[in-house]
Amino acid sequence: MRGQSHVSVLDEIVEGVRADLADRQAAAPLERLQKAAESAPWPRDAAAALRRPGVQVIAEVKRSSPSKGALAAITDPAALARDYADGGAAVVSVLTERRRFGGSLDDLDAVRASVSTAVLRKDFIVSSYQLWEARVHGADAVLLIVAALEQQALVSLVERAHSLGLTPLVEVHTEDEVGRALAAGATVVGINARNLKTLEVDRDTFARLAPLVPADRVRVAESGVRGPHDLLAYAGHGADAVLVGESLVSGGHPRDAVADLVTAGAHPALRDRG
Ligand SMILES: O=C(O)c1ccccc1NCC(=O)[C@H](O)[C@H](O)COP(=O)(O)O
Repeated sequence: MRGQSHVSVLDEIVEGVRADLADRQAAAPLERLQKAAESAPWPRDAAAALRRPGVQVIAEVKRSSPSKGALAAITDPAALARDYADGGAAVVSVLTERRRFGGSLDDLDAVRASVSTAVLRKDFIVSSYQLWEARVHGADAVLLIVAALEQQALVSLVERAHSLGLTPLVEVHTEDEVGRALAAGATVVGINARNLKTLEVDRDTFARLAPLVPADRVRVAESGVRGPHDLLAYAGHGADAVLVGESLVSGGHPRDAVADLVTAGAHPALRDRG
């Protein structure tokens, strides 16, 4: 309606993230994180893990979401992460956003301590402070959502992530955002089928946008993977990896569900792609 400002779900999430971030910054100054980072191990190469032949699986620890509400009572994120790793996941994604996803940095700590696979901090990152947190809490990769960031902020967060040894997974949902991600130097590009402003999932988004991402970049298909058939459909359009949350946490057999995806992604026709 004219004169009314429209606040999207993404805007609301980011507002809450900024408020929580201000509390953490007040409790722990950046210098303390920087000091702690000096003794933290150097991150694993998450991009290399995703570049392995076939279609790799990023398996997500996801308790709830704005689109679906409560998904699973994950009381032991470390055990879930071990199931994912045993099933063959290349990367374990941990949603650390508290208000809408029920996550925390404690989850990241628990997962980091339980698996040797690469770990992604999945959050709504708006400040380099969150990159230092990711580094100190053992993440190897971080999500940067283009729709949540001005271009200058995106560029500087990509650079800062690289300088900290973190692989930035740069998420897009539109043609324009692909251009912005590439201009910012993204080497791992996540194409999210979910529109974070309306929450609609359109799996055709990947087919439309993937050709705009050069083949030397890692192309990750995010959201809407219900099983191997969706992985294979994304693979048919050039996905190097899929990021899966809901179907893994709500299906009851996370290890088997990941293993089924990994088996599909390791099909010789996919492993032998150029
Ligand atoms: O999942 C949501 O409802 C959501 C809403 C607003 C912002 C982000 C949201 N999800 C983050 C993700 O992109 C997914 O957790 C991830 O791609 C896995 O998706 P799925 O397998 O469909 O759970």
